[in-house]
Amino acid sequence: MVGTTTSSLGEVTLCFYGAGSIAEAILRGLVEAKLKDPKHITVVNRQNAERLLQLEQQYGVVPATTDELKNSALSNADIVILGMKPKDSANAIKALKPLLRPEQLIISVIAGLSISTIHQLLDRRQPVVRTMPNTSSTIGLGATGISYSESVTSEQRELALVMFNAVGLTAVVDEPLIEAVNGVSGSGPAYVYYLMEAMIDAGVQLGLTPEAAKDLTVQTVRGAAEMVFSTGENPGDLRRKVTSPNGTTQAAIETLDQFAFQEGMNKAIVRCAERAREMGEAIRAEAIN
Ligand SMILES: NC(=O)C1=CN([C@@H]2O[C@H](COP(=O)(O)OP(=O)(O)OC[C@H]3O[C@@H](n4cnc5c(N)ncnc54)[C@H](OP(=O)(O)O)[C@@H]3O)[C@@H](O)[C@H]2O)C=CC1
Ligand SMILES: O=C(O)[C@@H]1CCC=N1
Repeated sequence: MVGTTTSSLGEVTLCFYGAGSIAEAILRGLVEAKLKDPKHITVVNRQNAERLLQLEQQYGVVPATTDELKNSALSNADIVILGMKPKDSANAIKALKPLLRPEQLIISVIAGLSISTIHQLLDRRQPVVRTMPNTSSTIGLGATGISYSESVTSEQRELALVMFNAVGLTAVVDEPLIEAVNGVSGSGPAYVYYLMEAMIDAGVQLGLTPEAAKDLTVQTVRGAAEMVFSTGENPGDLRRKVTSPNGTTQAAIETLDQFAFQEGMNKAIVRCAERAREMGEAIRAEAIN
């Protein structure tokens, strides 16, 4: 592992072990921001070689399409990013065990998977950074929660921070709070898309063309997020400024209240975090057996 400066990310080798949507979001962010030479990024899958070749063509990263290339990429990378689905993670980490050197850094993006389960599966206290990113990393607007195992060195902490700061915002949290991050921002883009789907459908129902309904919705969500971001005002205060007494917005919000909108969002986020813990328990059970 090389030095401690923020430029050191450029010098380390990364291996994405599991090269699906979230891996693509992160690697694309790093490559397009010119923070990593794609030749220092290897992508590994279980079986889908075509996908690896597509990533090579699109971003210039190195596909590990044979078992030999895959094993060598995993053994030689400074950082191995675990990017498979939770249900595939126990087998994948067990397969990684004989290939790893003790100082290699593992970064996991896997929902629910705890640091202690990774240690159990590897049978040693490998340095692990447990994260919960989101897909907006693709355009540099990700939001990532980060927590560290005790054995992570200060240089490795710095590298993980530089890597995820390169694709958006980071929040370092204690590991038990990673499920809360999953509830708010990991799955969060899906709630916003769901809201947008409903807004577009209603606009069309009221007679707008689908294109106009979509354009108006997208700009409204962008503008609202940017207002909170750039003015620093609370969403509640900004909402009140839109809501004239006895006006149209008040009528809309009262209708949302009749459908328990805020309670529904609250329950959804709490359930999301709970689901992450359930999935983590299922992986732990596989690790024990
Ligand atoms: N999507 C999201 O918004 C977010 C996802 N996450 C987490 O990221 C992880 C990946 O999600 P996502 O990117 O959506 O998943 P995808 O299904 O898009 O990708 C999973 C990838 O893992 C590969 N894979 C599966 N098993 C193995 C194995 N044994 N060895 C090597 N590669 C393997 C698959 O390869 P193959 O096709 O060859 O089987 C596939 O390329 C999940 O654990 C999820 O919890 C976290 C935050 C946000
Ligand atoms: O739905 C999931 O399980 C993953 C984790 C966060 C976003 N997608």
